[in-house]
Amino acid sequence: MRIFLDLAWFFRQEWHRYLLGISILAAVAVLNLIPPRIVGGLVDDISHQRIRGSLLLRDLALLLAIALVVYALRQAWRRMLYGSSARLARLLRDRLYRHYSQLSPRFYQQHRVGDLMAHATNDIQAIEQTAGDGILTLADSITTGALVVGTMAFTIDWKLTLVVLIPMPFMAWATSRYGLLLHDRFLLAQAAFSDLNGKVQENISGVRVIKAFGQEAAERRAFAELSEEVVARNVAVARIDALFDPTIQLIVGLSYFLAVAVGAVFVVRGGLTIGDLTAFTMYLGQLIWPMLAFGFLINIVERGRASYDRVRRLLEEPVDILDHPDATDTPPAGDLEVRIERFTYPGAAEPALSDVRFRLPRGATLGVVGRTGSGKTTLLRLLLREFDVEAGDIAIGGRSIYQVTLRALRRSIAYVPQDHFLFSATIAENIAFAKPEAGRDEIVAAARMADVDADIRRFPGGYDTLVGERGVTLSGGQKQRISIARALLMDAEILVLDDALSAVDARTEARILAALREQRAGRTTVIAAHRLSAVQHANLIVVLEGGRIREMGRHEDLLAAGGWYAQTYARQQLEALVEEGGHPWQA
Ligand SMILES: Nc1ncnc2c1ncn2[C@@H]1O[C@H](COP(=O)(O)OP(=O)(O)OP(=O)(O)O)[C@@H](O)[C@H]1O
Repeated sequence: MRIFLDLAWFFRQEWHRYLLGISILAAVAVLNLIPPRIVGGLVDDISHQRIRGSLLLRDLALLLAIALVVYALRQAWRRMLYGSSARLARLLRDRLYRHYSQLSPRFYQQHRVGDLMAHATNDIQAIEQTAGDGILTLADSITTGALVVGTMAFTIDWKLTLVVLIPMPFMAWATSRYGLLLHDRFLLAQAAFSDLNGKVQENISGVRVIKAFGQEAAERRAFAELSEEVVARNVAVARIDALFDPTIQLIVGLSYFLAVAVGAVFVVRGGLTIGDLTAFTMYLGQLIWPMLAFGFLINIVERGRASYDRVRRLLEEPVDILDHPDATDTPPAGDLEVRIERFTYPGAAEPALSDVRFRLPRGATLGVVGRTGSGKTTLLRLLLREFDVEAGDIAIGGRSIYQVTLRALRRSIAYVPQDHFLFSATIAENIAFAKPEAGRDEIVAAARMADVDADIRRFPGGYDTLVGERGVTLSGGQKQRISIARALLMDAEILVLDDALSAVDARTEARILAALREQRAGRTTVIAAHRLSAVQHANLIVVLEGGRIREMGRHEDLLAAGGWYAQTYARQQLEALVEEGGHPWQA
């Protein structure tokens, strides 16, 4: 029951609703004590043949009135209790989502997306159930249970009450035990179903690869195995389900049997009237739900506690990329100065960057090149403060990026990541993602600069065409250029392109770069690339290898130096020429 203490902060917040809900619940329990008494009296009147029309009518009217009042009150407490628990779910969901949005890539690297989704859905649902059904069953078991047992013992017969109560603890035990088994098996069945779903989804998405490699038969076999597993797991659920009802009915039946058998003896001996026995069996009927509920309560509480612990652990996960207490909120501008002594990814043995130092004047273009895995993306991620350096600093306009709020820093930088991402929205909405108030003219201008305007106009809906799962399928190059347009629309102090031109051909790349040079004069651009042609006009080119600067300078200097840059440039030029149908010796 610790979960109720854990949730005390919420119950305090909503105390008036809970108090009212539980009071109404108790009032219903009290009202429900009246009908068995009326029916018992009527039975005695009939058996003694002293029934009178007017009295019968009065009693029936009273029964009807009670039924109507109970009907209205039951609705009222449901609204109170379930309304509050739904509010708790919304509150926790919002908190969790806000926390998710503050956590850094370090956190996402350590958790699976599926698990994080499950915490935000299943766990919150279990907590909601604790605050709704849990409180309801607790209050109901206690109030109805105590009132009914008290009425049976004090107004009818305490010995008979003790006798019929004997099987009740078994019922609570059976409910709790079967409930737990059912829940565990249900989770396994759900997991098997979700594996099956995942398989179907993956196979439909990857159908071209499956066919191309002739793996249809193997995939069909794998699917059949998963499908069999789903059936087996569901049969396991059904087996427990099949045991549950008969067991409960057996125990309830036993209780009724004891009531009637022992009660009949009491009636014959004259200690009890038939009317009393009738009322007694009706009370017994009212006792079944609280006993069942008590069993359910144990499971609800168990699940709620486990879920609340998981959600709390997530909410306590520290936000590691934080604003410095004295950070200023003005977006930084000016020369970019990088002085990274060392940066190591969480959990990695070797530093990803060491001794990376350079200075780039405001308005200049920086090229970052190097073999795959040399640290290009890492350098850009440090600039964006996705991670913080271990030792060293990065400054813009003489101000350390750690002395600026994250909001201000991100307003200064427009970023086109390597793994671009488009939302399920229209093309215009995707481009205007960071500036929703942008007019159509601005959106079109950004798309022109990214050389994607003509492509967009060819789609049936133009800029209003939907992209993503429900929309058109875009080529890799189109997606890339829409991502570039999105960053360009921000018109930021620093534009960062992480291998953002890899999926476009050399001519398109040249057009986009020329447009950038013209439109972004006076503002800084950082381009990480594999194709050296993307950086050859840069004012400074940094060549990384194993996280260290291997060469640095302008294109001409690096060519003259005859190192990795010069060799790679010569090779790429040759490849480009061959691709275009020329001959290497014409180069
Ligand atoms: N999140 C991470 N956690 C641990 N190590 C990482 C992480 N991301 C990258 N690394 C490692 O850091 C090194 C530098 O990676 P980075 O992505 O910066 O290289 P890159 O030059 O951008 O490569 P590419 O050209 O293939 O994009 C690599 O050895 C990589 O394996």
